[in-house]
Amino acid sequence: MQIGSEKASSLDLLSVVIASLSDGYGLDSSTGDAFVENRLLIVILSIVIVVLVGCVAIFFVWRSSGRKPVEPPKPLVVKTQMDTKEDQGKKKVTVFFGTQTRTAEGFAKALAEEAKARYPNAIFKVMDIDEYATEDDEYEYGDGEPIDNAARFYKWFTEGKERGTWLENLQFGVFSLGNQQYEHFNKVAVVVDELLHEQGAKHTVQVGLGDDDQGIEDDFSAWRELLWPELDKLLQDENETGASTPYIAAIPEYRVVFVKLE
Ligand SMILES: Cc1cc2nc3c(=O)[nH]c(=O)nc-3n(C[C@H](O)[C@H](O)[C@H](O)COP(=O)(O)O)c2cc1C
Repeated sequence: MQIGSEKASSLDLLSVVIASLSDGYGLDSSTGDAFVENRLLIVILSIVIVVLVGCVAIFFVWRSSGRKPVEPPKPLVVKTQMDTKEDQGKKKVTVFFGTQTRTAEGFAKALAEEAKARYPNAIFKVMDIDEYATEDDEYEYGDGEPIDNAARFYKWFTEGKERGTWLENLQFGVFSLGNQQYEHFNKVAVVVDELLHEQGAKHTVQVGLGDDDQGIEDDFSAWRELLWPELDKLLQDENETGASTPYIAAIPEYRVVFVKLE
């Protein structure tokens, strides 16, 4: 048996993790009608957590409201699914991630797993941010720019100034995976975080700026400690007390390889 060590590469550019809670798990217009039809039947609470490599982590929370949700602009399309009977009335969380070398994906999954244990009555989903866009354009990944799988979301989101404050019912938090060796440290996530706020969304937790040059796992842990008390307010049932959940490493440090001896 050989024991080796493996650490996820930290050299990639952009990761986005967004977690959202909504009946359609998204914001696209194709699900708009269903969303409106169901809004009276369910509690609309959405949380988006975005991890942008080189920048930020963000989360959004849709608040219950009597107002009709603003129909989001095209061409954003989210692969969606309708609520099952059991899901109706439950709060739903989707964690979106963007990544080049999968660090952000690991963070997103670890976050979702821990959240599931803390909030058993909510529904969690992890999603690649690229599934949020449908355009086929290709984008360059360079210093201060988003990675490929977040570029379409970033372009769509940053070019949508005409939307106004359409995210009023959303609360959000962002954690970014960056590296201070780069001139534009965590830039993409900072921009997204600001734009979310500009477009009406409200911070549930401050943006987290992870630094791959120091200890990004520690940065993520510290950000999560800020996140949980806020999520407790949103997701915990009144009769629930704070859950103590086991620590789940976002980056696997070791792997075991079995070697067949000749
Ligand atoms: C080509 C390249 C460009 C990068 N550009 C930036 C940048 O502009 N700002 C920043 O803070 N980090 C930058 N980074 C660092 C990554 O964001 C960081 O390593 C991150 O942890 C990678 O996450 P991932 O494994 O999920 O892709 C860059 C990394 C690479 C390889």
